[in-house]
Amino acid sequence: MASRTPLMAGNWKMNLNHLEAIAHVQKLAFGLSDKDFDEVEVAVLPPFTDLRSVQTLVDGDKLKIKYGAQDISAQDSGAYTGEISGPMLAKLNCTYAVVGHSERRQYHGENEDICNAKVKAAYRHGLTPILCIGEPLEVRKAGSHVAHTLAQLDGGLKDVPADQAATVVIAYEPVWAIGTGEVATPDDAQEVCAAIRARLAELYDGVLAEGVRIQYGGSVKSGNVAAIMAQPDVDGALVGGASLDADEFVKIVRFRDQ
Ligand SMILES: O=C(CO)COP(=O)(O)O
Repeated sequence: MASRTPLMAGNWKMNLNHLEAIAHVQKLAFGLSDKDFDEVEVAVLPPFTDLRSVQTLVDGDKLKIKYGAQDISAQDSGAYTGEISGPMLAKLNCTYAVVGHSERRQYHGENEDICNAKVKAAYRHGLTPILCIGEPLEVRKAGSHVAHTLAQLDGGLKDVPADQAATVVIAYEPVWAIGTGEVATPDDAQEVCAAIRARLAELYDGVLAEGVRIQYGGSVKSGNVAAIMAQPDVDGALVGGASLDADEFVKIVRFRDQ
């Protein structure tokens, strides 16, 4: 099996202004050691308005924390009021761009075509997409969660060539587990993450699939992260609420100690 470096990413959502962002990243930098970064990749995903401040801090102090945006425009420039483009994010040295978070699918009408265009926009500008997929509660109750999630995977990666898809990060986030305190069981997470990896092998090939990191997201905390990370096809966590507490996020990064 390929060895995949776990990716622990904090999705701050619409929290922390740029001053709070600076304080928060400083706390993370203080709490994390070189050893942590040898074993785990750590990223923060702040609001757009924080990215310049985070960049300045990371560059100035040569921090090993990576950062990225919570969304990216499908367009590269032009009359798209309110949008933020891939070139803008690349200029800020972002590593990641989240695509298709369930909150954007739910509140901003993002469908498979939009997510697919955003994945391609990220790759056009050297950003790594974190493609979020996962089923709502009614789909889980109907037992169609795997099919639903794989359809989102297919849609997001449509016509994305293998050399790009090899670097994608997939975040399996069951909508019913986001912000609810109701975490999927480790077996639930493993079932869908394994199915995602199997589909990647079908869409591309087995070697590519073994190399792709698949995160779980949904009410991850220091108290449940170890059991989730123990699953063979879970390679990290996309953490919302718990990432806003620096001490808690450091503990999540140190999942092996929990
Ligand atoms: O949506 C999430 C991360 O993208 C998960 O959020 P919570 O960790 O707050 O449930």
